Amino acid sequence: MTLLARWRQLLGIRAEEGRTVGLFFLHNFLLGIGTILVYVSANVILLENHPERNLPLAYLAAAGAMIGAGRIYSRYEHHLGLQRVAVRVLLASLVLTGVLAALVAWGHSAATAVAIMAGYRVIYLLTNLEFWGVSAVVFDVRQGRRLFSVISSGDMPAKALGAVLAILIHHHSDLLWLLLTAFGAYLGALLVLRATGRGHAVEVREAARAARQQAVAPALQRWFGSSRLVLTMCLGMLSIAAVTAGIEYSFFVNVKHRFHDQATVMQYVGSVLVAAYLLALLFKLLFSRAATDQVGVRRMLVLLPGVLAAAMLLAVWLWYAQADEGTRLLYFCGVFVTLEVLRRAVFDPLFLTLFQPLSPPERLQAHTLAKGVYEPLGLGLGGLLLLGQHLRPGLSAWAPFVWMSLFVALAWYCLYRTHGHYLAELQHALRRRFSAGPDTATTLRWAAAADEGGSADPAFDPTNFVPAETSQLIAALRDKTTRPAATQALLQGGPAVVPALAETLESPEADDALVRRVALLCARLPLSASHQALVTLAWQPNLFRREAALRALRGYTPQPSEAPVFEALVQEELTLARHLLTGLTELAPAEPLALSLEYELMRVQQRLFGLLGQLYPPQLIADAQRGVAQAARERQANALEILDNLIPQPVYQALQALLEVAPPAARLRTFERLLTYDEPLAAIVPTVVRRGETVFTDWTIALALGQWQPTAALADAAALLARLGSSSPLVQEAAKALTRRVQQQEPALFGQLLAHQPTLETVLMSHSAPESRISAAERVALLKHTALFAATPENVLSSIVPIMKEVSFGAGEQIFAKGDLGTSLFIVQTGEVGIFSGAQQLATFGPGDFFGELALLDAEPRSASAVTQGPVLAFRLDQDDFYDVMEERPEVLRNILRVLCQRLRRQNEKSVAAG
Ligand SMILES: Nc1ncnc2c1ncn2[C@@H]1O[C@@H]2COP(=O)(O)O[C@H]2[C@H]1O
Repeated sequence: MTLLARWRQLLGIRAEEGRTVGLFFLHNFLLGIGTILVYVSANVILLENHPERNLPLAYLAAAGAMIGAGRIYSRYEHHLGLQRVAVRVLLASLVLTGVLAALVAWGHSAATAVAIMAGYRVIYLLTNLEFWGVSAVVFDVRQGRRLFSVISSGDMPAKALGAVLAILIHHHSDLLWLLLTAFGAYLGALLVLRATGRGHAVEVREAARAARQQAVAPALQRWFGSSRLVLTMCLGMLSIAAVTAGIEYSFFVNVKHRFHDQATVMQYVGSVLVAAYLLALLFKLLFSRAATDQVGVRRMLVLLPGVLAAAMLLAVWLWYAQADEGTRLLYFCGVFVTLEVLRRAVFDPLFLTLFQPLSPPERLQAHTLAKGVYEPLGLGLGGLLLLGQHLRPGLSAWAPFVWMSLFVALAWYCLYRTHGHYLAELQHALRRRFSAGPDTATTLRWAAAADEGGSADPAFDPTNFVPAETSQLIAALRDKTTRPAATQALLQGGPAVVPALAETLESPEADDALVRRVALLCARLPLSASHQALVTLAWQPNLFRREAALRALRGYTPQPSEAPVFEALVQEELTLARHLLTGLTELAPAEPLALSLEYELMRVQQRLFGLLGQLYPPQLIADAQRGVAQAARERQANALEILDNLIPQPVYQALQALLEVAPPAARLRTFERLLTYDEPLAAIVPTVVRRGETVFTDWTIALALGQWQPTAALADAAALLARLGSSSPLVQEAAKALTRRVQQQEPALFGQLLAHQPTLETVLMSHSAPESRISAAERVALLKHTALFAATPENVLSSIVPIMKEVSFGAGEQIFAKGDLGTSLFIVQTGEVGIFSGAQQLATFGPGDFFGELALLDAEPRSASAVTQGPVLAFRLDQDDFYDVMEERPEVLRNILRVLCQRLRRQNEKSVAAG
């Protein structure tokens, strides 16, 4: 690993982000140099001009000027677009610095000092808004959390440098030089901004969102917008700004009292600032990110008010103990440094992250509101109260601590509330505009099925329900003609049918499809017994059954008493994930088995979400699950952020490793940190073959069988026999091929296997007659090559194999005629089929093409005739089966639509060309 890569890893920067982060760091560094030099110049003049009175005045003037500048900024931000506003802000900073330089050259009166201080604050505000505005649209919430502390540390070395200059410079002629250097720094920042603009779209895109469920009261929306997050953050920042003014003032005034000589004052203040900025830099770079990850956003938010509250209590004690001047100065110095470090290293990056879930325009508005209105307002309030104190000289130096304590309490309350609002915003950002939620969808499907009931089969009259028929009713769920009536009858049975349903769920004989149906039925009977039956189902070692249980459990509220069951299952899933990842590291990335194991990992991930939905608020988990599946980076990031705030860190890290697009070895490292094993893990191929259909999909098992080298062990013979007897044609086929290979190439081994399992040979022979010309594996390959299923993984396609009906036609044979009734779709395996409307040939379809989809979709008569052009081998898919597939795999319907559009366009082009 190169030094640069190591450094990047330490700071949590990904390789592709390196350049952008570098540019932002440099930009902030230059801005930092500029602002600190202006700040030093302002302080030099202010501290020699009666700071006790002028500092509060400067705060008040600065607050007014900042609010004005903030308003102008937000107007332009709205009309000009971010990139142009950013450029203008830097140009304005250049002009303002020029004006300040003129003021310094002109004289050093108190008014000049106040004006310079206000000017500094305005420059600081504008550059801040510009910098964070640009970063807030370039980075998403997750990147923000990782990188904001790094990019924002750019101004820390700059500030430390400025503070060193403050120690060295006491002459006014030097101040002009400082301001000229600041001018140069702003110019540099402008150039860096242009470079950033070339690499990124620095613009704000409007994203449509539904109205908030919990918005700010209408009367307050004018002042804070509709988000409660913005409201509490703004008030929190106002309070902290007021306290900061109080502490900065107390610190400066105490220094001034202690050292009367101007040079010593500047040296002292300068040294404290250097220490504060260097500490903040170190803290930001090394601990900020780790602290947010470990401690969590909730606790980080109250850290600053918490520390300030402790400082207030210490002040009470010092006042009570009548501390001397030296101790007091030490105290103010300590509080000042701590506050600066915490504000810059913890609060500022966090503040930015918290606004990331807002839509981009709202985010910028909120930002301008917080920094350009409420923070200056806090400063102004602080200034006012300090001025009041100055006008009543009898008051103790500790007097400001009374109102500061009140502001600390307000900040605590607001920031404490902020975390809840932050989660609500994340959820709001993830919510679909017209989301009906998964449970409603399931319920609707079932309701539709139940509505169809009654007429399908007179044998099951739901009004005439007798409990003794329960087992028959359950059996009737298998057949699609009797299913609707049986469903309705079972639902009407209520508690009386639950024991029989539970028994079916536990029965090893019931097939997976029946278990799925019964599980969904249980979900529609909201009784504790049916809930219990589903929890027991989730606990079964068959993972397909667990998936069915978790899907059915989605509608139930998590029960604390069941948490240990689901927690144990989470651990089990993580163990399987680790095993799969270990297996993946042994395979080439594009190898079919590797791709298949990735699919198994995806199943683990989905089950984990299902389990988490039983442990934490189900709606939040469901939103997060939808969000992580989204292509949009911003939504994904919001979803991860929700999870990070909701679930325990180890589970979160494991889930993130599963979701990441990184080499298996990198993902495995996370799991190795989280889970430890006493024994080495078995190789993946034998594991897949041994655990078989209860854990893995048919496709994975068939691929593993293709690579497996059985040993003479009893377990291997049993596994082989079990796979030969599989109900899946694909697995059976692969097991047979393997057994034959062993029989022919390794007769000794075959003999040993036979000794363990004497029935092996009979099972092998019993399936020897080929039932169809095309093997299950070839069928999967055919499906994969059709436009319809190109995006569907083989693991899913293998479950379509059993519903594919092989059909063959002679040359010139009509498959169906225009106007026929029929609801099947055909996929050509070999040969060609012509589509005719009368004598006109509309199209010709060859291997991999499909036709007949129109009647399948709308159940109207065939729109054209299909006639073979030579011998044809094809597969027929019937409507009911195909609808099941479409329901589970949305991409199949999307692909049908895509192909239909292509056909329509081609037809239009032909019509235009013809006439
Ligand atoms: N213009 C066309 N271009 C391509 N295929 C067509 C066209 N018209 C009809 N078909 C196919 O022919 C099939 C006839 O039966 P369906 O109406 O079920 O579905 C139809 C389509 O699959």
